[in-house]
Amino acid sequence: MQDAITNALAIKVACDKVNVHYGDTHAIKDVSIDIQDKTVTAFIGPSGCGKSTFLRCINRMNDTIDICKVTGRIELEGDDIYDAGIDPVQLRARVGMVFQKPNPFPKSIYDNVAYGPRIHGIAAGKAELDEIVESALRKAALWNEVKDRLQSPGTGLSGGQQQRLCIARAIATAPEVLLMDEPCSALDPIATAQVEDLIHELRENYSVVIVTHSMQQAARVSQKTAFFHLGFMPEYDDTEKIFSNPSDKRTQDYITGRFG
Ligand SMILES: Nc1ncnc2c1ncn2[C@@H]1O[C@H](COP(=O)(O)OP(=O)(O)OP(=O)(O)O)[C@@H](O)[C@H]1O
Repeated sequence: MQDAITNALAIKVACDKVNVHYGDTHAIKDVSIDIQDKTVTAFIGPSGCGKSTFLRCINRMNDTIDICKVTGRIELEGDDIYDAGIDPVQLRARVGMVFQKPNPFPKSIYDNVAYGPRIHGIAAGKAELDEIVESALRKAALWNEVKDRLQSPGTGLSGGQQQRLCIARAIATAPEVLLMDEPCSALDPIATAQVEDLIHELRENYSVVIVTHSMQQAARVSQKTAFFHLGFMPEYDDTEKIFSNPSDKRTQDYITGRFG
């Protein structure tokens, strides 16, 4: 028991009774989940069950959708992220996001990564900004491939490189949480393996939450898995348990391919 307490990882994001409506569509129904620090958490479930919607609640990306209404409570390290005093732009520096399709800005590789640190005033000067850019590109396992062409357009890179550039851009502001919405769905198997390796490494410093349609990917990269179904979250447990001995029949049916 003592060991379990000592080894327990801190809760990074605490979500309590979250509900999301898009107009009349009730997309998330009473979802409560404690997301751990230094852990990769996978969100799985059939298409349209609310995985992306819930992910976007964690950095208030749904704020940009007029008809979307979020209720309940989401705390990042104890701070209520929907509090009126929280600036969503500042929040997104703490909770970074990587999208399904690589979306580098039409700027140089350097400027893509420097973008966040610049708008948040993170670097004191050019030398510090150079260091941040290099460090983020190294962490994203892209530095060696781009170090001699930092001024070339980010859009000129291959799909896999662009996605790693987007990961570098997301981690350049030193976020605490990294949200990834199907980050490998546009990538070939080699680029997918590179991004998965990277996710393993990122876990040392961040809480990573990944939406994936691939159960193999969830099993490979995550330690915790949340199963979503029709807006509910019937099960959340250790990934090993979810894939070997799920408690809920709906999870069992999904992982054995009976639906989804
Ligand atoms: N911008 C939006 N406007 C209106 N309804 C939306 C919007 N985004 C999602 N929805 C609805 O909310 C529900 C959940 O969608 P969401 O995209 O979160 O599911 P998902 O599990 O991520 O699906 P997929 O695996 O197909 O990406 C669906 O009924 C969807 O139609």
